[in-house]
Amino acid sequence: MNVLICYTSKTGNTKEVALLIEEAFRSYGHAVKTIDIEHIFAIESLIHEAHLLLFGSYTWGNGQLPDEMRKLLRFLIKERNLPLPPVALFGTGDQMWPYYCRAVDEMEYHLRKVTTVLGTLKIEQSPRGHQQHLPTVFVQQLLEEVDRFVIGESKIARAVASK
Ligand SMILES: Cc1cc2nc3c(=O)[nH]c(=O)nc-3n(C[C@H](O)[C@H](O)[C@H](O)COP(=O)(O)O)c2cc1C
Repeated sequence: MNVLICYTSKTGNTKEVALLIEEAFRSYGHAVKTIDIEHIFAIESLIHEAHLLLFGSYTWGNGQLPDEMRKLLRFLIKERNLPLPPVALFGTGDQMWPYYCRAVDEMEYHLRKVTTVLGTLKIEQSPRGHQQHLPTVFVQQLLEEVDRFVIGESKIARAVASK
């Protein structure tokens, strides 16, 4: 299965989660590309070959989805109207803020309108230390969801079946 992980990260926490997710998918034999969302046109072309798409974001302001993620989602969904494979969402945040990891909820809100959301993961700040296992558990759960996600001629069903 081809997995595409698109992330945005200001201070590195969300990038760390993205890399741990990448490592976990690789350990199960999947092909993974991880890309910073500043490369918006590269993402547009990579999406065509992706069977599973992940978006990762920090939360900013007072529960805000960062502008660059809002712009990417608008570009993919509204401007390009791309057919999206199933997605999963992850984010890092800080429980000190009233809207903890709200970017994950907002991405889910937008993406549920156009595709299936297979799972979400929220991590408090850095994934190092006692949270290090969470990305791997997330990937295991996603792979189970992917197995269940059988719809007719779905690309994902064929990719999993041919593994
Ligand atoms: C100005 C500012 C606003 C923030 N607002 C929120 C927020 O509303 N909700 C939240 O969960 N975290 C909030 N955070 C915490 C960040 O989302 C958190 O530190 C995150 O791990 C940063 O991710 P990054 O290292 O990938 O940039 C805020 C941090 C800063 C500096």
